[in-house]
Amino acid sequence: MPPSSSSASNPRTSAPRTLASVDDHAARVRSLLPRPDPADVPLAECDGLILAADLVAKVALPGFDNSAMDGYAVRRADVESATADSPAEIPVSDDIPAGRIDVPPLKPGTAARIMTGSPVPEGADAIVPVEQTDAATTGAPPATVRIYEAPTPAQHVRRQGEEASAGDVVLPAGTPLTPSSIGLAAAVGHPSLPVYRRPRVLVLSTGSELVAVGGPLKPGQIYESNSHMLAAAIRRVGATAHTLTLVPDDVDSFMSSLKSAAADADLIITSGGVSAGAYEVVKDGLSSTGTVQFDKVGMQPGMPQGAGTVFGTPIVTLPGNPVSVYVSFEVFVRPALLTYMGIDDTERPGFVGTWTGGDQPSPAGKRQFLRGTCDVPAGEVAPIGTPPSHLLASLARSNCLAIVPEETTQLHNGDDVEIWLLDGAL
Ligand SMILES: Nc1nc2c(c(=O)[nH]1)N[C@H]1C(S)=C(S)[C@@H](COP(=O)(O)OP(=O)(O)OC[C@H]3O[C@@H](n4cnc5c(N)ncnc54)[C@H](O)[C@@H]3O)O[C@H]1N2
Ligand code: MOO
Repeated sequence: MPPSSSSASNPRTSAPRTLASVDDHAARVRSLLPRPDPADVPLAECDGLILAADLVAKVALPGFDNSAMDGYAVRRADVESATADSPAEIPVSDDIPAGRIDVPPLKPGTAARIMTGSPVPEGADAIVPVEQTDAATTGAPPATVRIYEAPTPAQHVRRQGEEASAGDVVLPAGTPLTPSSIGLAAAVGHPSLPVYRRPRVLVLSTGSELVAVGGPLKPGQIYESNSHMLAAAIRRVGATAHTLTLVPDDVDSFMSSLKSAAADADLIITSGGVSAGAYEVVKDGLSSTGTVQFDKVGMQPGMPQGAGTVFGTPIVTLPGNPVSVYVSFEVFVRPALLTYMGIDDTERPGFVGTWTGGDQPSPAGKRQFLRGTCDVPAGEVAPIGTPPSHLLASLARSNCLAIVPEETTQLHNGDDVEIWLLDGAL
């Protein structure tokens, strides 16, 4: 049921005074995961990570003058009169494949056959592409070559240091590493890079009603889905995810699962078992440690939350309802993981859009995260489904979250509303 619009006088939708603020809980979660010192990581594992120090070229780019074309290296003065009607014919004195390391200077009055990427011999000042000669493109080099067009100065010569000299900064600290920047790092001599490494996140789903997807379902059982959703969300951020699912609603087995897995995780996320029922395994198990704080947070969905440490490892306990899990991850966990990984701007791309979903109530004192579809060019947003937090199909069809502030109790068509664009929205 959506909350009533007359929230101020309705005890079911009035916020208890004990609600923690979304921002305070977000700050608590963030403080659990301080950014670690950078680590040196092999290039193969760097994609998506943040460069932690300026990338300084160990070698120039290009490293030496080299040819941009398969053809003939010449001294321009030897062939300056060449035309199609009156070609210049000169002896071929050398053959320079790529990788040759003993290239002698070009003898005056001769040409050297040269391949793309081969060192330009000293004395040569232009490359004539093979298409502007009478030579075949394959086989042994000819004794002489006819050149049909006079080259321009430095034609098809890629100059040493054209892009960078050794010692130059080629990428600043803070650059997100991409395939092309990883290629650049290799080209300038770095087999590994200083980065903020990926946090290892353990996802622990609890609930005796949960069955591994694909297995037979008995009455009262459902397929476990939160660990799949969370692991995908964690990997999208760039962290690594390990899942431990189907932990039964049994405090001892929950705590022993935590104990054996905690040392290998930088963060543990649990789903379920934190509200007000009789079998709240996460809350029951962790309350006695005294190191995890449980709160009702002023938000919908995602009200029951916990954060702290267990067996020395940070832990964030998310509510079990699928939409609550997702929204909680977005609001609390994603920014903390991104911060850990060296990213300062952790906000989702977004903007203030125009609400087109008609009258929409929102609970007083709670920040509401509505699932919606956003027409980005028009800047308009409409809801998908209704607010309750079990509506996973609506969530899966949405491309944005619309955020209704704590003090707003009604949205109307035309109202401004903050939008976070989710993956795939653009
Ligand atoms: N008396 C009260 N009842 C509830 C309150 C409250 O304040 N007082 N809060 C409600 C809110 S809000 C939420 S959110 C939920 C959170 O409950 P839990 O975190 O204890 O989660 P569970 O009870 O274990 O599960 C809730 C719901 O989600 C399903 N679930 C759980 N885990 C998974 C999973 N891994 N995959 C798929 N689905 C899962 C579970 O079957 C339940 O339907 O509490 C309200 N109640
Ligand atoms: O806060 Mo719960 O997450 O609304 O369903």
